Amino acid sequence: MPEIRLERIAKSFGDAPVLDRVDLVIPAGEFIAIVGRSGSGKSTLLRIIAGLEQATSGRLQSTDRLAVAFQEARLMPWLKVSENVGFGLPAKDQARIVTDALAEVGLAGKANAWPLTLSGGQAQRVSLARALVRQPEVLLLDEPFGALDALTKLEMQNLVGTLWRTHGWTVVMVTHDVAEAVRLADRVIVLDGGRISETVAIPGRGPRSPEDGHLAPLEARLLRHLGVPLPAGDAAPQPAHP
Ligand SMILES: Nc1ncnc2c1ncn2[C@@H]1O[C@H](COP(=O)(O)OP(=O)(O)OP(=O)(O)O)[C@@H](O)[C@H]1O
Repeated sequence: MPEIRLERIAKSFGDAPVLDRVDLVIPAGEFIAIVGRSGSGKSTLLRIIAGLEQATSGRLQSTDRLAVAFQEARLMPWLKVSENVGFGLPAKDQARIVTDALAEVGLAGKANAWPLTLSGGQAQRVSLARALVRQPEVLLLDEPFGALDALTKLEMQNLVGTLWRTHGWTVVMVTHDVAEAVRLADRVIVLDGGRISETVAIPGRGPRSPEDGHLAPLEARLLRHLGVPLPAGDAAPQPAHP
């Protein structure tokens, strides 16, 4: 499986520079999260990796075998769930592949449902099943769980983390949510001013438990890099009373 390699990738829209000579190597199998303030160019970078956008200059090495999932599941409402997942697949084995994929994302009972009857979380599960059947090497996620409630979001993070481990994909995920980034990624990069301003390696492998005590300081470090003022709080533990 090839790595993804970006060398001095720059992108402008008209006169407005968005990315300024971004260098990034993503080894095969790595889960990388991209965070940054709104408008910092996260989606643009992901779209360049996906081949949906052309860099103004620089060199990109990527793969054709990639799947993309967005914040909205982008299902075709006139097709049933199974037809959305199987769309474009060769007829041979299609039914079995779709059934397996729906089972893997926890939607075994929804093959005949219409997209408009699904919850937001279920629609995102279909979106992941659609990626799954294409057997990608690379999965690109653009704020995939941004519109979900907190509990559904945790379930979906566990699902993505489990799928990543099972299938050995390379995953690149754009997110606003630093807690999500540190729960899932091997490495979190911060985009600022069109460049990678910080890279934070997260020890261990995702999906990590919210109970993992190592995560909070990493989240705080990322928030600081994003320029979010943090309250002083009771950072130091209080001495126990005798
Ligand atoms: N097709 C386009 N034409 C013109 N400008 C664009 C286009 N796409 C993005 N931009 C501009 O590029 C900048 C970066 O946008 P991008 O969507 O990559 O940022 P982002 O970090 O993903 O933002 P957000 O977190 O708000 O989604 C923004 O100023 C945006 O307005």
